[in-house]
Amino acid sequence: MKAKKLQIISEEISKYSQYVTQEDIDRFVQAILKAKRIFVNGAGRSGFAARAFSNRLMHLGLTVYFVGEPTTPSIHEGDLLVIGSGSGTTASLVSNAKKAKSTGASIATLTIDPKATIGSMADVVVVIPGATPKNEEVNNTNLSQQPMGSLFEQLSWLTYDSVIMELMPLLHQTEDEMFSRHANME
Ligand SMILES: O=C([C@H](O)CO)[C@H](O)[C@H](O)COP(=O)(O)O
Repeated sequence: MKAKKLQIISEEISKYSQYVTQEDIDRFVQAILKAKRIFVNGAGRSGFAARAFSNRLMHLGLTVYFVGEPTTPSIHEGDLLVIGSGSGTTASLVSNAKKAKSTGASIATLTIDPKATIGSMADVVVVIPGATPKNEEVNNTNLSQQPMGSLFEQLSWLTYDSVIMELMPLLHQTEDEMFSRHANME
């Protein structure tokens, strides 16, 4: 017998992934290629997906930092801040976006609501379908049977993975080269 709730989730992902546009992904890929260094930021579950993305960017040989780590330096002009935020309103992320903007760094965001604070400040917006109680504008409880921002958080993880697949040939990176950079102390 099929696991019914799991089936619901996989059908939602299959349906809503079609609304993520290649144009948004292409603009995001170009912003990454242009950046001197990449800073990745996200909170809670959106942050877990963003953290996984930062790991793959490191595998590609790019200079990448996850915001909040003690080894993360200051951001400057020429750098890119990537923010994953379903609501686009999470306070610490808004604050970091403002800081990045004030230094002349660029911002790319994955978000449900491009009109929310973070989306409005971003140079590149990848719109991800979803709903969240953290933002009344996109608190559409009919969209997904899953609680809170789960659909966004899952789709953002998969979108990040698709961006890595776009970047691999552009950076002439094979899986073997990427794996050679994988942590050897884990
Ligand atoms: O963990 C989260 C929460 O459980 C909602 O599903 C969110 O990812 C976290 O609160 C960050 O929120 P957003 O910035 O709106 O993605």
